[in-house]
Amino acid sequence: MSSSQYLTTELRQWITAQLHNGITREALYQAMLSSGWQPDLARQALEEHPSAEPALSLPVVAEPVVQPGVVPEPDLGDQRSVLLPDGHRVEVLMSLARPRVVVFGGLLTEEECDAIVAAASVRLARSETVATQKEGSEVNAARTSEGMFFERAESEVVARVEARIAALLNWPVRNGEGLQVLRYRTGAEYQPHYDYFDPRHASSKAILQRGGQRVGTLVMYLNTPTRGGATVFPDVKLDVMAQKGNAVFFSYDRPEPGTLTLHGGAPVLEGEKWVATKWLRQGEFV
Ligand SMILES: O=C(O)CCC(=O)C(=O)O
Ligand SMILES: [Fe+2]
Repeated sequence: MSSSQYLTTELRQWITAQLHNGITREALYQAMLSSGWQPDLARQALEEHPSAEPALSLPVVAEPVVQPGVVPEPDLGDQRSVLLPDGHRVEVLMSLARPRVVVFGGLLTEEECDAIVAAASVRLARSETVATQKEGSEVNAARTSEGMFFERAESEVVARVEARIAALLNWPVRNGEGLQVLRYRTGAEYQPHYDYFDPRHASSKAILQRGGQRVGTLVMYLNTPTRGGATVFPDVKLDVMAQKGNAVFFSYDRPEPGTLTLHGGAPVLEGEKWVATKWLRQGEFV
């Protein structure tokens, strides 16, 4: 760019669009410098754009800051039975210390459940599990559901639910994997397993590079199966019944059975079961 730089309307619109798309001011400033902007002018241009509007009209919830060794956790300290993470009413139905398990009522509305099922149903494929002998994933008889993953913030409803989960569990949206949706037909199940990645497995190394360990899981029930399909915790003989809109949360501060977070989806005995799972990583999931 020449030394006689000035701010045109087009340039102003470009800056507005970048900020609107979530580019940070610092990143934008660096990009402007590397494409030849004079530092003073770049700074002046950014100062003229004081507020970056979010791309989606979501409630503005501050992103939590994560400390090492800390796991996702709802604010239950003052014994409230109703939480309002993003203005939506979430009931606290049960809280267990070891393993750390919290059951929520009404985390999702009926409409949110139905919208997620409708969007997922056209994209289902047989579920796989992390391969134990090779890299990647494989079909496994212990997991007879069908599933799919949404991208983070893929749609308005997905983004709204992710913002609610982040505020509820005090964990940044960016540390969450994309929502996974599973459908279990009658007879299908997910045998007991841990959600953390076994550091001894060959495939874990690459997985752990994308945001570190999983430290928490939220399983949201998108329908109510007629019979069966509870989320079970065999170590403590706890069964959480699948009820549309409700959710079970559990956390694990280390990738070890001592966390007592062995859990599974019991066989569906009658009807179908649909869940959406949000896994939370230690760091930013990329
Ligand atoms: O279906 C369930 O109840 C459990 C699902 C689960 O364990 C998972 O998605 O990791
Ligand atoms: Fe699981």
